[in-house]
Amino acid sequence: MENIIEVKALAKVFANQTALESVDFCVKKGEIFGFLGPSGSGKTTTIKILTGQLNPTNGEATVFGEPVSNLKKSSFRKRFGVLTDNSGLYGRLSIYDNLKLYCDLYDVPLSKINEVLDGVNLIAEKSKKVSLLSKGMTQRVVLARALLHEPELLFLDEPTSALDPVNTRHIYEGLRALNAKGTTIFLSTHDMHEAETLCDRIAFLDKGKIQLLDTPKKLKRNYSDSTITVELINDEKVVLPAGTEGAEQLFELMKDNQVVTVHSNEPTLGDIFVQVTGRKLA
Ligand SMILES: Nc1ncnc2c1ncn2[C@@H]1O[C@H](COP(=O)(O)OP(=O)(O)OP(=O)(O)O)[C@@H](O)[C@H]1O
Repeated sequence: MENIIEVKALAKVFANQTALESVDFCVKKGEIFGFLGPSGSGKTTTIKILTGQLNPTNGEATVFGEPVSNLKKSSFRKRFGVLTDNSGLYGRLSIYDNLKLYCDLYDVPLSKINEVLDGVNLIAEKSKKVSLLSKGMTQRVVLARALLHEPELLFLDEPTSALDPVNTRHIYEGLRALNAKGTTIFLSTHDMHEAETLCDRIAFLDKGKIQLLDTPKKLKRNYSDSTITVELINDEKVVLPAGTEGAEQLFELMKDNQVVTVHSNEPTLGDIFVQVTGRKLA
């Protein structure tokens, strides 16, 4: 599958702070790629480099096969969208008028505005001034703006951090629909559940490097201890080992009608992160 982003030995050092030491990864066209890391691990810095807002200190990064330094050219501007915490909205204008400005800039028909507002559950609020919106609503407007021109590649920096569960679910549905239409999504988050729900592959960023990169399924399989937990009719829970010994014990329990449920003991992505990096995600 074609790579839409390629990053090799990427480094970023601020005056007295190494944000990225040596980062390597590729994002395949069409996937939702999760970029997981604790606060301060360099997720936003990576997005800024990949969108041409910040120059790397060392290493290479290409997007659409072009060095990231070329992304400032207007021919690339329409091909990607970015959602960061820096909203860039006009507080004195309404939601609708903010999006209208963006439509003019990106040659998007105005009819698209209602479609994206519907997708982020904001149709009823479209005449409200942006300065009067809550943080979560503002976040949804910024997402709507990023979706307006249906970019080939969308960068999302913690897109649901200020949202309640209902709106979060709404956003997930919107992102899945956009991805199904062909948009590749680069999603930075420290929410493991979000990563697991949405992402085809996940990279763990810590200490300036990618510590692990794989599909959620393979990560869990590789870090599973293969034990199972059996819940018994007397409410007791027993953990059985993998292999013949566990199978024999389970057989005996089942023969005596003692078993209520059987669960494989898969680690969560959070457990794996702690195992690999020695610290928690959030
Ligand atoms: N302009 C800057 N000048 C100096 N240091 C910076 C600058 N931008 C980021 N840093 C530092 O680089 C490191 C990585 O920051 P970054 O914002 O990329 O992390 P993050 O993973 O996005 O964190 P969070 O999840 O909290 O948003 C941090 O230690 C931060 O303090």
